[in-house]
Amino acid sequence: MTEQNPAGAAKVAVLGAGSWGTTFAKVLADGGADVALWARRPELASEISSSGRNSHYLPGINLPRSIRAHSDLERVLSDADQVYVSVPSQALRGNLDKVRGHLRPDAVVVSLMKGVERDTGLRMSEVLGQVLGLEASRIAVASGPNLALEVAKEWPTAAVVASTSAETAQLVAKTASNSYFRSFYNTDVVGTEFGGVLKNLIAVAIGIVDGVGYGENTKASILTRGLAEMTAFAVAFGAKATTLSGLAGLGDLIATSESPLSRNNMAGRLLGQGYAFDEVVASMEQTAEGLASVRPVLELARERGVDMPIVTQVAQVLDGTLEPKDIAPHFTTDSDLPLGE
Ligand SMILES: NC(=O)c1ccc[n+]([C@@H]2O[C@H](COP(=O)([O-])OP(=O)(O)OC[C@H]3O[C@@H](n4cnc5c(N)ncnc54)[C@H](O)[C@@H]3O)[C@@H](O)[C@H]2O)c1
Ligand SMILES: O=P(O)(O)OC[C@H](O)CO
Repeated sequence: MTEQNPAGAAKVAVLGAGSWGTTFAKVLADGGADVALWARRPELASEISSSGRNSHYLPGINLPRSIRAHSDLERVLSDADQVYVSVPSQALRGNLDKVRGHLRPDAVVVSLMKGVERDTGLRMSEVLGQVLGLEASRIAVASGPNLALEVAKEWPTAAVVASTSAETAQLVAKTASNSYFRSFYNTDVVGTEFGGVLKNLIAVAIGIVDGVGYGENTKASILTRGLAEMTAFAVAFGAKATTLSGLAGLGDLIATSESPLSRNNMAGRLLGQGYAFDEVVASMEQTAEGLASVRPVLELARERGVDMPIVTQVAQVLDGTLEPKDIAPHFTTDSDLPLGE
């Protein structure tokens, strides 16, 4: 389904050649962009460029041969008008030190990441703005129900791009669309970005339920109450409630909670089966963002006075103070009085 690169194609850089960075490079190239992909390891850059494969992260997927992969960051950034960033959230700040100074003065920077920084509680777009000194109109975030391997197989998928500038959001959404991947746009950066962070935490809870062996009632209850929790949290930070019932909220919550491809769901399953947090972390070959975001999200919730019973219970399972079988869509320590929905 690869399309021709027309003259005047957008020149884009993708930073991070893991599952999502490589998949997004394919999405952009299949949409007609001229794509340079930065891989941390030279051998991975060489595999992508020479064979059109990223066999570790995307087994069986043929990548567009037009993608140029390099481990030299400066080379990848030199003529990029749009820069898409897809490294683990906790590694973003460290990687940006190398980006600063090589970014074109008018380049738009797009976060593809779904975590908050553990030490600061900052969203990824906030870290981008702070470290790179970018004004908000040059920053966008892309999110949605986007399991990498499904997108890489070209299964029809939608996403949403948010920027405080509608013009920037539309530019990025247009570049990140092709025959199998459609990007919508909005201007609610806070809601779009927190949707992607929070659904990971609820997906860990659903994984725990799966691991314990409970059924559909428990999962539907946690999904529904989880969405209420996500919405209350995001709205407290200025998001629109409707964003959380869109692609970046409910849409991604469904995909991540239901799929065995999800690393967050997988981490939850292992916890539910009785593995300890350290064992789960050691067994994960790819990034499960939810594990690092639990604590900063709860700290942010505390600051704004938002109750997050499900996320709190996930944190308790992670630190071993709650038995996985005791997880519920409410605190089991609540009073017996009925709760308002
Ligand atoms: N995989 C998906 O399905 C998917 C979909 C949508 C969004 N995301 C988000 O994209 C982001 C990246 O996820 P991913 O799935 O590509 O992760 P991944 O673990 O598959 O790959 C991460 C990549 O970042 C690189 N990297 C650069 N600096 C690093 C450092 N200091 N430490 C560790 N790795 C470093 C790694 O080499 C690797 O290529 C996450 O925030 C994730 O939530 C992932
Ligand atoms: O594999 P996960 O759990 O990081 O989820 C991947 C994407 O965020 C799904 O949209």
